[in-house]
Amino acid sequence: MSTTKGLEGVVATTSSVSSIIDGVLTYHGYNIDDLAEHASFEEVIYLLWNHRLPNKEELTTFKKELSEVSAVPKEILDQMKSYPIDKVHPMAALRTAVSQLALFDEDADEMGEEANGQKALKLQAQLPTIVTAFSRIRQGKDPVAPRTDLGYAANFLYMLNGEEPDEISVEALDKALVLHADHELNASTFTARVCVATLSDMYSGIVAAIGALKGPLHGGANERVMKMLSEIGDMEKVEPYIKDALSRKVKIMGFGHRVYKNGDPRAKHLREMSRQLTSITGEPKWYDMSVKIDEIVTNEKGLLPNVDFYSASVYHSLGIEHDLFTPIFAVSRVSGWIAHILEQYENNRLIRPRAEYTGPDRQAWVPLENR
Ligand SMILES: CC(=O)SCCNC(=O)CCNC(=O)[C@H](O)C(C)(C)COP(=O)(O)OP(=O)(O)OC[C@H]1O[C@@H](n2cnc3c(N)ncnc32)[C@H](O)[C@@H]1OP(=O)(O)O
Ligand SMILES: O=C([O-])CC(=O)C(=O)O
Repeated sequence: MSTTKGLEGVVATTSSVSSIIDGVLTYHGYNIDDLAEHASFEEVIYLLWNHRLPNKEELTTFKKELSEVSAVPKEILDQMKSYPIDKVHPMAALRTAVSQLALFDEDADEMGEEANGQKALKLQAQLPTIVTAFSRIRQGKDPVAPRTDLGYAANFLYMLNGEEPDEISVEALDKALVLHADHELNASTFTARVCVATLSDMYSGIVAAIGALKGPLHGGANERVMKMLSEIGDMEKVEPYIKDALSRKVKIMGFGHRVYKNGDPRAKHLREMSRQLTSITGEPKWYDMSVKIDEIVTNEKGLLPNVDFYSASVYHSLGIEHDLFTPIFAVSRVSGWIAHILEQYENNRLIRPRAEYTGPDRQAWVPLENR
């Protein structure tokens, strides 16, 4: 048996949801650059789930269907108030609350197309309600109920802040959601597929995926990028901080990628958004420092920024608390997880690879009293 550490380069499944070929990312054949420029997040969700773009009428219906199921059972919101609120990371809260959603869905284990379609809608619509409710509850505020007349991104910001967001913020968040929606067989998507390949339910797959996304080598990197930027504090300190970290072999969050070796095509969009938004907020230093870090890490290590790097200063500029960055990633990526889960169900086989055994051989049994 031969092994590949971290399954690098191993093709573990076929998929028509998204592709990374020669460094170009597409969602069902549509280039991410076109989608970032033209598509709304709801259009992208529809594309990922239905393998085609919606027409006007289909998009209107889809938005309505999403908004109709966006409220979260009151019991779950009440239980959130009993979480040890000042110690709990919002990703842990999200993981727990999504697991609880299954308890309040009598069709949680129903596997038919109709039932899975309903679960997909509920999960997509309710993750933002959970994330924003948790943020408000820990500030001692009441959760804000979703509005049916607002789009997905606008509703997120509305539920977060309790007031209608401005157009620039809505457009920026919408584009960030488009850019994060799917990414072939990344760690959290693979986790979701492994989970549901046992014919477990969609909620279980999403809970497993949230757990995988939370890690700092995956979605958790965006929060840590902002932590690094805050620690550095200003331009003069960038060079000594980064060079010292590199000399100690500390990983710089938001750089490097398992698949992209010539750059992540999503990063340039987020970089430009960071430039624009930090200038609007009057805090261009976050962009300037990010660019400087980018230059140093690229020159010193040949590593390029991934999707998590510039998204940090983008979300910061939108006034979002730093530990909500990864939950926002989940709010977007749940669309991709669901698309992959549905695809896995359609052509399922249990995912069960092998391990090359490296432990001791032929050990003689030693009775307890002799150990
Ligand atoms: C949405 C996403 O998940 S995007 C990724 C988000 N994660 C991050 O930004 C965390 C920082 N980056 C990393 O840890 C890695 O680049 C990963 C996890 C993304 C990819 O990991 P792998 O493909 O396993 O690369 P690996 O960790 O083996 O790195 C290869 C070499 O580059 C170095 N390296 C990789 N990333 C970085 C980094 N960000 N900073 C410094 N050095 C790095 C490694 O230390 C290693 O060096 P070595 O050969 O001297 O030991
Ligand atoms: O694909 C990966 O390994 C990580 C990534 O960029 C993503 O999930 O968006």
